[in-house]
Amino acid sequence: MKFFDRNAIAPVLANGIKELKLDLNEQQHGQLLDYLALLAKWNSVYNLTSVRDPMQMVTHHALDSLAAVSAFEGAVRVLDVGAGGGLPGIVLAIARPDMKVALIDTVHKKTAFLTQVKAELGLANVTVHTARVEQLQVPHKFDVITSRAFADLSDFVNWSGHLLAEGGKFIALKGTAPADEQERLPGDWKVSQLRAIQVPGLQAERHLVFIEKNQQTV
Ligand SMILES: C[S@@+](CC[C@H](N)C(=O)[O-])C[C@H]1O[C@@H](n2cnc3c(N)ncnc32)[C@H](O)[C@@H]1O
Repeated sequence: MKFFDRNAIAPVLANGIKELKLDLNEQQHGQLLDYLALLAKWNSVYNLTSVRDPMQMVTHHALDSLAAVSAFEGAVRVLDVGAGGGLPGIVLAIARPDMKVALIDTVHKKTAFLTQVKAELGLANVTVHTARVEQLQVPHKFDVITSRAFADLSDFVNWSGHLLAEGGKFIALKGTAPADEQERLPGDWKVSQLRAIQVPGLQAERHLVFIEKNQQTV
């Protein structure tokens, strides 16, 4: 599909949401469609994602991020590191309006897009930062720091560990979770859970890697 056809995309998105057993209302369905429409529109000029087909954006981006929502149960403050075009951060913010979601990326054209999405969709729970995560300082730390397609697990933890609240965790969304990446984690961190997830419309399994403080070293 070359252009964003809302009538064709809406039922595919709705079926995926049903398959994931997520309870999203009409407004949230509309916001997800509005987001995908903006992503498809801006992508033609700003090159925000290599996925060009709007229908593929439903599975590879929206449903892929929605499949992770249940992992954020109980989180109040979440940071999406290297958010790019807003994945998973914008999708999480739409699905969980009770959660405060901060998104950070170094590239200004990407954060300009995210700021536009926040304004057009009225996402009061979203904040956007243009910076390297290593340099970010915030008054309140995060319960969960997440990323998708961002970096090696050890770099992810080393660069953003200063932003995690006491007792918080990292959740990395990955295609695979290579053992060598897990082994390279700094000694005071461990993979506390590796969860395989199935995304509607995608053949390959995806993984959620949960990383928490290694209690033995505290
Ligand atoms: C491969 S993209 C992934 C984007 C998005 N998470 C997704 O899944 O589509 C990685 C993003 O990380 C950003 N990035 C790289 N190093 C960063 C850093 N040190 N701090 C913040 N963002 C960074 C890049 O600008 C890029 O947008």
